[in-house]
Amino acid sequence: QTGSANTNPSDSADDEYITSVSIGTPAQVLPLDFDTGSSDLWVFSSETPKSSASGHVTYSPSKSSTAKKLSGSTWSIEYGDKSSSSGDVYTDVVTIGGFSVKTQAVESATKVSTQFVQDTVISGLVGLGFDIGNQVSPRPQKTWFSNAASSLAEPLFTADLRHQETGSYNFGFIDTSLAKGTIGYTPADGSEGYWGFTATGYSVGGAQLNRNSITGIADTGTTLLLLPDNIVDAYYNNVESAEYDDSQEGVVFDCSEDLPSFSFGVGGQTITISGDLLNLTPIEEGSSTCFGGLQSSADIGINIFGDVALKAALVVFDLGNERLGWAQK
Ligand SMILES: Cc1cc(CN)n(C)n1
Repeated sequence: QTGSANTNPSDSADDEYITSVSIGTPAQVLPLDFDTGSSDLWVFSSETPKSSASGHVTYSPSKSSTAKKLSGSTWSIEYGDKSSSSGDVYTDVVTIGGFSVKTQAVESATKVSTQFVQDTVISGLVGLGFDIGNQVSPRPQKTWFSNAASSLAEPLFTADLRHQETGSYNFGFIDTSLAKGTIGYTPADGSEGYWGFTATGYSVGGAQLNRNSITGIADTGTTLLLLPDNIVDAYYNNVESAEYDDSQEGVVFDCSEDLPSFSFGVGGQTITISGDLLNLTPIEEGSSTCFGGLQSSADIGINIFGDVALKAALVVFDLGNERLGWAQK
C-alpha cells in the first residue's frame, strides 16, 4: 500500500506548506502543516476556545462515529519559534493521500498560542518526526507515519516541496521521476526526535565544495535554511547590499540583486539551492528590500535545513533504514 498527497505553499513567501488530511467518520477535512521536525498530530477542534478558533477549520470528535477519547491523556508542545499549543487526546481514523490509519492519536487543542491563532491557513500539524519526540502524557503516542509504516509498501516517505507550485508527500514509495539527480543516502539520527544528519561540506556560487561538515536536521516545518554564522557570513559577503536588519531579525538585501547559489554535500551528492530560492520575499508588500532564505542558527543551537533547502531536492525520509536520501531537483 502507498499514499500520495499534494502539498501547497501557504503564501507568496512559501512560509509553510498545506496538506489536506481527513479525520473521522464522516471525514472532516483539515488543512495541516506536515512537520518532520516534531512528532505530534494536533488540530484546532470543537474544544479550542471560540475566540482562538475563529477563521480556522476545526475537528469535532463528537461528530465522528469513530472518535474515542483517550482518557487521562494530555499534551503540550513548544516549537523552536516559541509557538505552543496543548490539550487532550482522541483516537480516530486519519487518512492522508488515500492511506488510512484506523486508530491514530489526534491531539485536540484546548489552548493555542497567538502565532497559531493568527495563522488561519492551517488547522494544526502532522508531526513526521520520530516517536520519541511525541509530547502526549502519561503514554506517548505514535506518529501517523509510524503507525502506517508497517503497512506501507516500504517504510519511508518523500517530500517534494516546491517554490510557488504544488508539490507532494508520498508514502511507501519513491517517485524518482521527481528528481533530476541520483538519490544519495546518509544515516539519519532520530535520537532527539528529529531527522538529524551531517552534510559533508558546502560552497557558495558554484565553487568546489569544502570539507567543513554541517550537522543539522531536515525540517519541513521550518521555512528557512538556518546555519552557523561563519557560513551565513561567507554567503552574504557575496551580496553587495546585504546587511543585518534588527527589526526583521535577519539579513536583508536589495531585491534587485542576483544572489549566488548555495550548495551542500550529502550522501555523495551535491544539492545546489539556486539564488532565486534564497531570495525569500520582500520584507513588506511592495518593498524593494528582500529577506534572505539563509539565516543564522546561532540563537537556536541546532542547524535547520528547512523548506528553503528542501525545495532544491527530493528528500527521502527512510525510517526502515534510518537514513535520509537527497536528490537534486
Ligand atoms: C509550528 C512550528 C513547527 C516548527 C518546525 N518544527 N516550527 C519552527 N514552528
